[in-house]
Amino acid sequence: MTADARLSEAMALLPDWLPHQHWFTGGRSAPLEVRPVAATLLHDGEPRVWHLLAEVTHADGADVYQVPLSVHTQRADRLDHVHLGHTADGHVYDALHDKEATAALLDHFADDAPRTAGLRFRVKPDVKVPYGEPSLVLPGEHHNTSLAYGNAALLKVFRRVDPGLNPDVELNEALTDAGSTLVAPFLGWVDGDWSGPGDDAPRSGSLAMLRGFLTTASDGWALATASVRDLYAEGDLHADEVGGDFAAEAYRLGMATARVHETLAEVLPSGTMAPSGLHELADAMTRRLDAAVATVPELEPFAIGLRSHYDVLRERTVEVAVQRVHGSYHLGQVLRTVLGWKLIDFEGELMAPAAERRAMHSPVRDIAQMLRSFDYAARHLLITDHPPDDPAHDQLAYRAHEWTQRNSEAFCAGYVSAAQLDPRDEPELLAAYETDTAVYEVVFEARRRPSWLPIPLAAVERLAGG
Ligand SMILES: Nc1ncnc2c1ncn2[C@@H]1O[C@H](COP(=O)(O)OP(=O)(O)O)[C@@H](O)[C@H]1O
Ligand SMILES: O=P(O)(O)O[C@H]1O[C@H](CO)[C@@H](O[C@H]2O[C@H](CO)[C@@H](O)[C@H](O)[C@H]2O)[C@H](O)[C@H]1O
Repeated sequence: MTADARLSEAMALLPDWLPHQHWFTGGRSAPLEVRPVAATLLHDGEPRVWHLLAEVTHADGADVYQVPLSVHTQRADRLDHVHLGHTADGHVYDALHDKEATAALLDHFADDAPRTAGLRFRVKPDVKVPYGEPSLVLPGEHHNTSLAYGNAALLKVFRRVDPGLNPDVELNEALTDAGSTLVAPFLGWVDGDWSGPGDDAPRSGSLAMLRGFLTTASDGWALATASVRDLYAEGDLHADEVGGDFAAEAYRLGMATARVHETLAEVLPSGTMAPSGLHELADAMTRRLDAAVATVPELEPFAIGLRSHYDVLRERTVEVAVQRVHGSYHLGQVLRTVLGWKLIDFEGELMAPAAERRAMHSPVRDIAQMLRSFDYAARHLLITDHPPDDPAHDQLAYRAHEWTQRNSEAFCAGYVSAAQLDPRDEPELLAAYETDTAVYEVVFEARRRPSWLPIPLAAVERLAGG
C-alpha cells in the first residue's frame, strides 16, 4: 500500500471525528470537506506517526487544523478514548494522546533528528529538552492540546492554525528574551508550511510552542472562585472579613499585569492612536455589537445604552497610547505559583482574524477584560448554586457586587503601583472596552454555555445604564 493511499484512508476518518473534539470550532455537524494541505511521516515504525494539517470546510468557511495521527497495527486498548477508526493500515489514533507518538514528536527537536520537509523544530540556545520524559495531555476543554513532558516542559500544539507568527509564540518569546519572569520560560517552537490547490505559494505559520512547565501552579479562576465560595458561606460578613479574601492577590496580579505591559511596550512596537483611530475603534465595536444583537436578541433592549460608550470614544480629541497587549485576558489566563503570578496564553481572541489578534491596543483593554473576569468569578455561583428563586439570592448578589468592587479596586491599585497609567483615570476608555468585552461574552455564552448567559447580560444591563 502506498503512503498516499494509507494517508487518504486515515483522512477519511476525520469528518466524523472532528466535530466531537472540543477544540474544533467548525460546528457540531460533519464538515463539508476535509483534505490534507500538508502531511509528513514523523516516525515510520510501530506506531507510524503522521504529522497532518487538514483544511476543513464547514458551513461558516474553511480552517486549517493540526491533527497528528498515530497508526498501530494492533488495537491499543489504552487509547480507546482517542480511537478514530480502523483502516487497511491499522488502527488510527489522535497522536497527541499516544505517548509513543509524542515521544517521537519531541525527538524532532534534537539537532540530529531527521530533517522533515515543511516542518521546522527549533530550540532556544542552552535549552535542555526533556527527551525520554513521558507526556501527559493537560485535562480540560482547551482550544489547543498541551502536553506536559514530566515536570520539565509543556508543548502547546495549536489545533486551528493560521498563516504567520502566532501571537502566543511571539509574545512569550519576546517576554522571555527580555528577561521577564512573569511568563513560563519560552524554550522553543515548531513552524511549518502548507498549501492547498488554490495557493500560488506555500503558507507558513506557527504550529507549536515549547515552554517551561510551571509546577505548583493554580489558575486565577480557581483561586478567585474559592474566595467567593468562602464569602457566600459567610453571608453576613464582608469580603475583607472572611478567610479567603482575594484582594492581596488581586493587587499582586495588577502589579504583574503592569510589568508585563511595560516590557511589551519596550520590546515590541508601540505608538499612539489618534482620534481618527479611536473613531475606527468605536466603529469596529459598534459593528460587533450590531452583529451580536442579530445573534442574541436579548441584547436588543440595551443596544442604545451600550452604543453611547462607543460614541464617547468618537468625541475624544486626545490620542491614546497603544501597544501589544494580552488580548484575551481573564482569570483563567493567569497562574499563581509559589514565585507569584505568571501570565499564559497570549493568542488573543480565538475567533478574531489573525491580523486583529496582533493589533495594538491600549493596555486598558486587558484591564477591562480582567475586571469583567472578577465580575464573572463573583457572580457565577449565583447562577449555579443560588438562582433567582433561592431566598439567599438577593443578599448574595449584593455580596458578589462588593467582592467585584473590592478586587477590581485592588487590581487597579496594584497596576498603578507598578505603571505610569492608572486605569481609573481613563473611565471612558475602560467603559468602552468593558462594554465590548461584555458583548463578546454574551455571544460566547449564548453559543457555548447558555446557562451562564445571565452573567454577561447582567453586566450589559448595568453598562447600558439599566
Ligand atoms: N507553563 C505552564 N505550566 C503549567 N501549566 C500550564 C502552563 N501553561 C498552561 N498551563 C495550563 O494549561 C492550560 C491551557 O493552557 P493555555 O495556554 O491557556 O491553552 P489553550 O489556549 O488551549 O486554552 C492552562 O489553563 C493551565 O492550566
Ligand atoms: O479559552 P479562552 O481563554 O480563549 O477564552 C474563552 O473562554 C473563556 C471561558 O473559559 C471565556 O471567558 C469567560 O468566562 C471566564 C470564566 O469561565 C471568565 O473568567 C471570563 O472573564 C469570561 O470572559 C472567554 O471569554 C472566551 O474567549
